[in-house]
Amino acid sequence: MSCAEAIDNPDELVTSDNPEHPANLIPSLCAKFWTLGWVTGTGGGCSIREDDLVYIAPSGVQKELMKPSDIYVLSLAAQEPTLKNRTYLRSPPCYKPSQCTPLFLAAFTKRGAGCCIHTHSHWAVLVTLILETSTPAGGDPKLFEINNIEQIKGFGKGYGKQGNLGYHDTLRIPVIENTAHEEDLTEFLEEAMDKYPDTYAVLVRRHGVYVWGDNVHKAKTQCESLDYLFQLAVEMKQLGIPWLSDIPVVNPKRS
Ligand SMILES: CSC[C@@H](O)[C@@H](O)C(=O)COP(=O)(O)O
Ligand SMILES: [Zn+2]
Repeated sequence: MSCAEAIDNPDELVTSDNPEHPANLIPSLCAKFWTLGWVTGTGGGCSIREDDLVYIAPSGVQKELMKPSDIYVLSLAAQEPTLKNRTYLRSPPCYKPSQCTPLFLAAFTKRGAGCCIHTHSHWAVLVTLILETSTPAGGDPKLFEINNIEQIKGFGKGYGKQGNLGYHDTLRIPVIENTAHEEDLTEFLEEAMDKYPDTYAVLVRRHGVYVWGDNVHKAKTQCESLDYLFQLAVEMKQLGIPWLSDIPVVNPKRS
């Protein structure tokens, strides 16, 4: 089915037997994320881009109970960048699109991402609170940094770069301040992307985190790795263990 045929019948854009179709995948992913505490109480969400088409959840709904027929679809090429009013190829009745839409679009347009996940994970929020309240002198409360932890290898090296970070690399995630309205975060998220072009995530103080990836698999596994690291970081802090450490690089010769 071509896009033009689907526009004659917009519901075709969200109708498929394929579980990997974005309109099926967003509800099934959000149901999994809900069990992790990432999208409870309507907060958080997920958006997927396939070529020019972007699939978006409605605003204010229980994200774990969404159906494919609840999903919005827009064409990236058809959006007017300077206008806040977006046009949709397909809109479900009785809803508004997610307030996270401009932030998801930033990941798609500025980083070519195929999927962007927003969580309200406690661990993400706690990391931003620890940075806010107890960053040591000389540290930066607007940057989460951790190294010498195996799970860091779950992240790509950066936009347009091949391969993943190594065990001894330092993972850096910028932190932006929360705003009263979600869409007002967009300019600060874009600023953080410009300042840290290799980052795949931006923390939002006292709110949560946005994580993206080239495709759904990468966005999901990077979000899982990050949540693991945030939880570890909170527990390390409780034990008085620093997030950054100097560990000698050991390269045992392979025989
Ligand atoms: C619990 S309300 C949370 C919202 O304000 C927002 O932060 C959020 O993550 C979800 O927005 P939504 O418009 O429902 O997709
Ligand atoms: Zn949110």
